[in-house]
Amino acid sequence: MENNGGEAARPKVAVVVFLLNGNKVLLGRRRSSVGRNTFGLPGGHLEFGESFEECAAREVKEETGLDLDIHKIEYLTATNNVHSSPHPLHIVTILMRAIQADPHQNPQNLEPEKCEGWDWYDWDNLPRPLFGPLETMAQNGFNPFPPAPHN
Ligand SMILES: Nc1ncnc2c1ncn2[C@H]1C[C@H](O)[C@@H](COP(=O)(O)OP(=O)(O)OP(=O)(O)O)O1
Ligand SMILES: [Mg+2]
Repeated sequence: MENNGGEAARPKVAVVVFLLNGNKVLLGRRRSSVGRNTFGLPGGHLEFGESFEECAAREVKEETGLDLDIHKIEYLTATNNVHSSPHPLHIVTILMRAIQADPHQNPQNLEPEKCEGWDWYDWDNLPRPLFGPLETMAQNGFNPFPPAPHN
């Protein structure tokens, strides 16, 4: 595969966040070309020199206005996805978890060109269609919530 500049295309790195609030997770319907109209997580591309946690906090702040405690953002897993439409894209996605610090702080739709709006959804009653790679994870039984503590 080639980029327009004639150089070989390379994979990109994205960081997305399962932001949890009780038994709910924050999702928004995408307006971006990749996965348009599907429900996806807040997040975006890793910038040069950033840690996963820094990228997660920055993207959540830019897209929703919510402040995450950088020390409480955890790595969960990674996926490797090759999309052919709307254009060739190979993306390695790092999936992080954060717990909503102030349950009364509401997400704002700060990048309305990229998203229709943010809302909290029950993991057991997710909105559809989900962004493809997220649907695959859900169907495989992935659950972003921390295990219940043993007594
Ligand atoms: N569950 C998911 N929800 C949303 N995006 C996901 C998910 N899994 C993987 N991604 C990928 C698809 C996107 O190509 C990639 C980057 O996120 P996206 O929201 O499209 O970028 P962005 O426009 O916010 O980033 P930037 O502003 O850094 O370019 O993350
Ligand atoms: Mg984004």
